[in-house]
Amino acid sequence: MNDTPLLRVSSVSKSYGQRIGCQDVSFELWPGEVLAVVGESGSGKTTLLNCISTRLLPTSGTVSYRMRGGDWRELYRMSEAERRFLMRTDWGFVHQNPADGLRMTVSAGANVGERLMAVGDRHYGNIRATALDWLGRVEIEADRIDDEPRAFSGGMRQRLQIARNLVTGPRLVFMDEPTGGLDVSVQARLLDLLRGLVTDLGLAAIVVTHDLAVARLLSHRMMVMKDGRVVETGLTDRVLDDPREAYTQLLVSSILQV
Ligand SMILES: Nc1ncnc2c1ncn2[C@@H]1O[C@H](COP(=O)(O)OP(=O)(O)OP(=O)(O)O)[C@@H](O)[C@H]1O
Repeated sequence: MNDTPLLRVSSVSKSYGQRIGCQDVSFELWPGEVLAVVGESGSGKTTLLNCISTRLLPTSGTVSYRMRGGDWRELYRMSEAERRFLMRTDWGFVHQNPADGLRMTVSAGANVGERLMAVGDRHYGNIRATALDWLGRVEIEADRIDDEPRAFSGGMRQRLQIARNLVTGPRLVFMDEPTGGLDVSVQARLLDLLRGLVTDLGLAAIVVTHDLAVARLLSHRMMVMKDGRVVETGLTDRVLDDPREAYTQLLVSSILQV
């Protein structure tokens, strides 16, 4: 199975009236592969991520996904119910702001546990034990299980959001600036944790970031966007160490000078 892609994006474009969000983007994502989408503000990263994750209908192009059974489905030809089921069972979405991905007024344990219930787990003891295990994996103390995330620090909230997303064993996770908005030291720890989990679970992921250090640490492959288009794509180390396009060279050198 691993010699077949998981996701196929073909000529995806999205415009907002006259304004281009992203244009003619095509790529394949393989099982276990982490792809970083980088570029400066306004280059179309979020638009692309939203088009692929079915949050935003593309103006043109197709996105196909290989289901667990092995059959390929075009995402925008599925019914809304099928898409929602896929998002709940097979996908995760880690938002930059944890409040967008968590329920802030239910306990940490329930935030993780309700995802298990959504995929059919009904045994309270199992759900609690699994939630506890996942809190441990994201380095949240067991005695915080009944606390609400609004009582957590930003880093803890982000770790809880990650646990909530990964507990159901998704095959594909979308992440939008997963370490944005956190202190640098908190970012480093979170990145380390995320990298360990992604590797252990063999997850495929698409990570949007403007931070090349995040791309370097997390991704195998990188796609550089400018004005809605992909200007360069390749293995992350190659793109960062030996950028071919003038724009990527500028991006890499301007970051290094900071
Ligand atoms: N809802 C919208 N309506 C109109 N134009 C939009 C909308 N969302 C995005 N755009 C435009 O689409 C282009 C791409 O924006 P997008 O948010 O995808 O970029 P980005 O690379 O994710 O930027 P950032 O890193 O700042 O989030 C920009 O020109 C932006 O102004």
